[in-house]
Amino acid sequence: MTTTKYKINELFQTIQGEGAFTGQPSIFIRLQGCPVGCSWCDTKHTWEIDPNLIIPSNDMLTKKQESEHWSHLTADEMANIFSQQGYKAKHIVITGGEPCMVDLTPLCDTFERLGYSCQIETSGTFEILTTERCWVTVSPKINMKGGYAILESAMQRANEIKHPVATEQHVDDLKKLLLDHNVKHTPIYLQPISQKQRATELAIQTCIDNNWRLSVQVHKYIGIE
Ligand SMILES: C[S@@+](CC[C@H](N)C(=O)[O-])C[C@H]1O[C@@H](n2cnc3c(N)ncnc32)[C@H](O)[C@@H]1O
Ligand SMILES: Nc1nc2[nH]cc(C(=O)O)c2c(=O)[nH]1
Ligand code: SF4
Ligand SMILES: [Mg+2]
Repeated sequence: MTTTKYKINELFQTIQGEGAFTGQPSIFIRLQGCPVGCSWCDTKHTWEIDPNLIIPSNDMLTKKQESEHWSHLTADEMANIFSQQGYKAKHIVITGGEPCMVDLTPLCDTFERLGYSCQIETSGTFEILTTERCWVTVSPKINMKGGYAILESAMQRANEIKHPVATEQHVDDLKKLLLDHNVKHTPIYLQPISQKQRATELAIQTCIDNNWRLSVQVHKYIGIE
């Protein structure tokens, strides 16, 4: 049992729509707070941590629309919510916001002891503190306005690298990053930004040219969370 409390924006069960685990029934834990500031971010409602927008843990269950409200929850409280809700998925995706602003070890450790597998979605701009078994998806944010650098330790810990792309510059940035950090064997996914047609065409061609993989945010095409 751990008493660590996490700032939670959303808890929901769905199908993982991105990267290596695409198609996997998953419970999402979305943390509040991110300072990185990607202009095309699809979860801007998680950026600010406004103490005036804190809500009771019970209200998490009835929160159906995206909002900036958040709740303070321990891993055990989350596990109780999942069983109350009758969630069946055995894979947990911890995302945000930027989840690695805090130590995720107690959270992942609790869920792994309960028989779940865990995955983190992170920008690689903060030290990744988690269990050894946890799957880490690093989605490096290069030259973002926040000026956050991608950590060498994050590049080495990544089980997969999932890079959002819309322009040739994004592809060039990724190639330089992989060279700078001597990344050779980690699976690389390109994810078209905001389902734009040109971004998708660029991602397809670049994947073919480099033997990388395509990640198309399946959930957005089939209209699930
Ligand atoms: C919202 S972020 C949260 C986790 C973490 N802050 C990160 O950036 O990895 C989750 C994933 O969505 C991707 N993403 C965010 N906005 C997107 C967009 N408009 N189009 C494609 N991917 C996007 C991110 O790159 C990341 O892989
Ligand atoms: N279905 C689904 N898959 C996802 N994979 C990564 C997501 C995220 O927002 O981090 C996400 C999400 O929001 N929904
Ligand atoms: S790092 Fe992630 S959550 Fe933060 S702004 Fe970028 S995409 Fe959004
Ligand atoms: Mg999302």
